[in-house]
Amino acid sequence: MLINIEDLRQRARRRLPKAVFEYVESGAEDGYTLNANRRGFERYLFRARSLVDVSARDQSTTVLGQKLSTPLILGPTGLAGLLAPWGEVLAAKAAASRGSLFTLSTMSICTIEEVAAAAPPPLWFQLYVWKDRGITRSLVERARAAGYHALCLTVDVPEMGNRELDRRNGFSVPPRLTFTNVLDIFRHLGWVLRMSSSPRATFGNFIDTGSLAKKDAVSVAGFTNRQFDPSISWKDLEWLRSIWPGPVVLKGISCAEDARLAVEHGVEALIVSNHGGRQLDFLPAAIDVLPEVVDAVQGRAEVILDGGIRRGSDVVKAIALGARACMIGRPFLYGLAANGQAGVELTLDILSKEIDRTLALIGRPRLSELDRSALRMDLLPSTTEPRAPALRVLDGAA
Ligand SMILES: Cc1cc2nc3c(=O)[nH]c(=O)nc-3n(C[C@H](O)[C@H](O)[C@H](O)COP(=O)(O)O)c2cc1C
Ligand SMILES: CC(C)CC(=O)C(=O)O
Repeated sequence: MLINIEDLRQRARRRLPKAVFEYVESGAEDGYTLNANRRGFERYLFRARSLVDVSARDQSTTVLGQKLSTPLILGPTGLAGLLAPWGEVLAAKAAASRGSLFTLSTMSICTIEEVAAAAPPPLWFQLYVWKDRGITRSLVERARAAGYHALCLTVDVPEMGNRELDRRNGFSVPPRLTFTNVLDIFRHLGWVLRMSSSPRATFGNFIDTGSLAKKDAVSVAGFTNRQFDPSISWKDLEWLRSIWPGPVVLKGISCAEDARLAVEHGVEALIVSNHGGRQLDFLPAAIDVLPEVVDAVQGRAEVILDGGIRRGSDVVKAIALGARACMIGRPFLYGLAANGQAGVELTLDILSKEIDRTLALIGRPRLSELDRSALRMDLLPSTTEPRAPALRVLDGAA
């Protein structure tokens, strides 16, 4: 039975080859931040009010002026098209069907144009800045021409995080059959058959740019470290503005100083995120950074929380702490691997039903009624201990 996000995770785990599942699941190094993202939500308990009329509930909101039926955004996830053929297209359609919003990663299997042609708006495009600024400019121009609403610049990957499981698995793009994975691949022939209808098994946006070797498989870290520009800094925002007329969102803000700089540079929204624990290990839980960022921003930009959402109650807590909406990564990837578009729709349905129920049970029927008084933070110790290294998370221990 698929009734919560963990059920979808287990289904995804069974359906995917080990290396693909572990690419999705793992975090950087010791998995402190990966675990903290989940454990962080445990620090915030509810203050529920009783005898409130909660018969009419409403979790709709707006993000950058666009109406969403639920405060959930599908975050950018590279290589989602390895989990299901046309994965990014399916996820974008699922988001539209549930009144959510899809963000296409620069590093997707499906291209900017394929997703825009198949899925109704609103869509955001996530940008990694290439050393070759000609390629970067062309990505931005393609997103603009295809009608994407916002540009989401990810700022926490000057260098790929140290994902040891990907290294041990020899995870490559396109995936390769090797001596060590051959048995596992044969155990997942269903995936092999499904993927045979995929448009390709590599980064769709780069097949014609010359940056992707035509026949060789590349490691994700090797390829991105060669191509991403580690010199990008605040002054590049001006350049981006000159080629992108729409709203700019910064993804990967993890302290008040950067939040203030983002506002001073006029960004319309920022995403408190540690990249789902995949980049710098020993960053705090995203939810623990949120109050500091919300206080620094003082309403001058919209603040979105990303990382560790697995329950609707997590979303309610984030909104009570000042987030406008939440981004999810792995939860919708589990749904995608479990059952394609319907699986992503189920992810959104599960979370939005949980949000709805939580709003009823705490006596705050509308998102606009949430503030910090809906939470208690005084009943638990103020630190989150790492409960287990990244591998234990994979074994379902956390
Ligand atoms: C498989 C995978 C691929 C990702 N690829 C990208 C990416 O291309 N660009 C990006 O900005 N973030 C990427 N992220 C990070 C997500 O956008 C998001 O920050 C993170 O997954 C949130 O944590 P959660 O998985 O606990 O929801 C990726 C995450 C995963 C799990
Ligand atoms: C393909 C990767 C560069 C996508 C990414 O950002 C990630 O795996 O976290």
